[in-house]
Amino acid sequence: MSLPPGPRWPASVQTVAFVAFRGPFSRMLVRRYGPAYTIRIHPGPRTIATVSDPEHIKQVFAGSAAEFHAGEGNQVLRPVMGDHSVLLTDEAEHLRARKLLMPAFNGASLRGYRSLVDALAKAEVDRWHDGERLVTHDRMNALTLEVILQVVFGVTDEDTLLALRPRIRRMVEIDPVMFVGWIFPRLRAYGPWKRYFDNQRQVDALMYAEIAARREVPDLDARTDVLSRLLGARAEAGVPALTDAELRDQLVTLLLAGHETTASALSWTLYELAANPDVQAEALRAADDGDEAFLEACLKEGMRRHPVIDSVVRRLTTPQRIGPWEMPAGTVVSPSIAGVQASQSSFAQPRRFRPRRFLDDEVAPNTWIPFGGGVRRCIGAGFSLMEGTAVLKEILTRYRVSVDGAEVDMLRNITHVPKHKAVVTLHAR
Ligand code: HEM
Repeated sequence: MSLPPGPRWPASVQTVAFVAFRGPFSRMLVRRYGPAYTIRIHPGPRTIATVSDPEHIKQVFAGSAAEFHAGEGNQVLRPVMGDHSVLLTDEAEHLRARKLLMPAFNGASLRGYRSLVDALAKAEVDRWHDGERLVTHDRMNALTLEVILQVVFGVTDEDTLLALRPRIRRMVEIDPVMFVGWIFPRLRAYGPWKRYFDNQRQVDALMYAEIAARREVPDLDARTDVLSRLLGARAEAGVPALTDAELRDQLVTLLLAGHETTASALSWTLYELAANPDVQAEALRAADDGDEAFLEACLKEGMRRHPVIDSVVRRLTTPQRIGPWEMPAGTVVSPSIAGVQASQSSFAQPRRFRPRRFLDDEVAPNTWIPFGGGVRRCIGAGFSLMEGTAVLKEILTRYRVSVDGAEVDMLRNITHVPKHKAVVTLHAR
């Protein structure tokens, strides 16, 4: 058995470095050991082998769902997303959840959501004005939360939305201190951890009330939101319908997975357009001409330059040969999104913001992987690209943007966000 090289420090020291100083720790590991390295972190301790070579990433994504467990690797999300979450389950349970969820995110469904996204984007941009310093990340967070709430729940009474909005926002506000409470359950009886999990219980109560109310509506089959679709999904091809507890876990998963991620991708993209006036000029023309392929390429390049999620994980249930290594069962192998997307061998001039690379067929397989890959690839990938393109189009047909200060990447809970909220100045067109 063999693994990529890594530090020999005690697992407790590596855990602190990983939780509290993830960015600098990862950069130090790449400098010292190269693009593939191994660390050991608690609980467990688990052995995590990071890989960044497209060939090694391909091997991981092509691996069988029974031998490469993503759900087991994502366990840190369990206290919030729940035991049944599609992100946390494996094999038969995962397959069933995924089968039931997928129709809500296929091409036809996405086209159905577009007018809702357009209307919400317009309502948001209607509130902006010429010369405004736009705190992009705050505005994108508000917009993407509204979009995902309405896509997931559909038309529901305003009181439910009013109660859910601040509580869902609270759920995704997780700093490193809060994260420790996810890992060590005993802390949840105290202080900020208790308040966090009290808030979560309130979200759960609202969800169960909404599920119960929706079961009773007479026009369930005519509704196109995710909750109604899931309730309406009859046991087909031996796939039993979801219970209330399963529904709660999938809904929370979608709300959390689909909100901050898209907001961060959009914020970075708008910031990069502001910082690259030549590319912005092309994007403004594309918005005017309805050239959505270029706007989508901008979003893809934004996600490449600034990956929202820096890596994905698979826990090996059997020994696996990956690249030159014979990894033992139990190893968590982690394709590095940040690593491969910043690599010179994958992308010419990787630090440049150049959306055209996505239109000129320059992007090789397994090098652009912001949504992960294989049987666990993000369910909402198409949705977030559709949403992001619609939002960019609404903004750029009405405003040009210029930068308002420097911006850097920061890890906030599980997602990477622009540290200074990607502030830009708006100029009416
Ligand atoms: C820019 C936006 C987004 C990014 C960067 C992103 C990224 C990711 C990544 C990296 C994974 C893990 C994939 C893997 O393990 O190979 C994932 C999984 C997932 N995402 Fe997203 N995501 C985004 C938006 C969304 C949206 C809008 C939704 C739903 C509305 C969503 C729902 C999910 C779900 C349910 C999974 C679990 C899939 C499974 O395990 O089978 N995501 N996402």
